[in-house]
Amino acid sequence: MPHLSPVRPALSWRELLTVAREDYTVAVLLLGTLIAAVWLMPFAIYRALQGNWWAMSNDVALSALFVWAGHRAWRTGDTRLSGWVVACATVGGIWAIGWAARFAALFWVYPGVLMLFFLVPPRAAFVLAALAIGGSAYLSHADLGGGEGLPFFLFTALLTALLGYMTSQQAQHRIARWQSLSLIDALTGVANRRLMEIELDRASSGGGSIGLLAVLDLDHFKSINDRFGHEAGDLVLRDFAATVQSRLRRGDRFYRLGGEEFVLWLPDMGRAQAEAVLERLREQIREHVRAGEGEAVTVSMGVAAHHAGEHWRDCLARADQALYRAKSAGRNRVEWAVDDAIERSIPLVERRA
Ligand SMILES: Nc1nc2c(ncn2[C@@H]2O[C@H](COP(=O)(O)OP(=O)(O)OP(=O)(O)O)[C@@H](O)[C@H]2O)c(=O)[nH]1
Repeated sequence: MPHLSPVRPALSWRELLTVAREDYTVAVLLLGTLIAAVWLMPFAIYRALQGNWWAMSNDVALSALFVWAGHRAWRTGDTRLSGWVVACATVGGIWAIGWAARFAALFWVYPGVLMLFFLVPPRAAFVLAALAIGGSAYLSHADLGGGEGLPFFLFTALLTALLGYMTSQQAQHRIARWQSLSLIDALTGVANRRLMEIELDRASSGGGSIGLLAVLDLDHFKSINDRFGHEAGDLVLRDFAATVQSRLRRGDRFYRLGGEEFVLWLPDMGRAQAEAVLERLREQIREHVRAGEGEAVTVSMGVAAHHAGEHWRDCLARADQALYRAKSAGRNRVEWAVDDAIERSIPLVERRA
């Protein structure tokens, strides 16, 4: 199930509806808010007028949780916590229905069980559904219409849960497949330009510095293709990508922009450390990546530190200019963006503070 990033500004109503069309967790959280507004809250008032304070408190508590979760998802874009809160509240609501032992209210079990599969991962949803159904059946078995009612209720509710499980499992599978087809480079297995744009847009939306961006470009790659063939060139690209990826820290990101051009994003590395890391990486590529009959492959890099408030594309353009200088200066080297070179001795973390 896709979850929105926890770091992005609140959406307008129009944007929220567009996201809800693409992300079913958002859609169900909005639906939960709507149910709270048009059904649960009016019922809470009705219960209060009847003097049924327990049912009123239950409806008010459920409404408050649904509205809080919907509002939080809208404000922060994080649907994970909201999804879990609404799923647990739904299980509690289904138990409360069983406890209140009102036969007609048991019809709520079916949409409640289905909702769980839109809110949390399929297996967790199935466990929650089984707990909800078991609990409400146990609490209300005396009101389920004698010997037939209980097995009928259990069977139909569990069948609903099974259908929910099958549907969400397949949806997840398709989403994962679609994401890997559209966001991962098929040749090298690293993230592609589109994923880079999504991640850098998201990271820079807060306005602060996102760290360092390095553009990596293999040297004389055309000549590798020309002399050893396109397939040998492909193999070099794969080896190069694997070599870089195996040396990244957690949190570092590596993307293929296209051709033999890649981008490395180092979000939290001090400048001095980055210099040492990139130099070592350049050296390791020369030592480990081979073309044709053992010819060493080299890489040139241009690096720029992202400044708070700067668009990441401008930072990438500065890194690209630095790469151009690295190529002009003979290749197989790391060059820093001109304005960064002045500040190179100051650790990035210090400048951010
Ligand atoms: N094998 C292979 N080659 C590719 C792929 N994508 C782009 N290329 C080739 O990469 C080559 C890039 O050549 P240039 O842009 O001239 O760069 P270069 O030869 O590395 O020269 P410098 O960057 O200046 O060192 C072109 O010949 C493209 O056809 C790919 O997926 N596989």
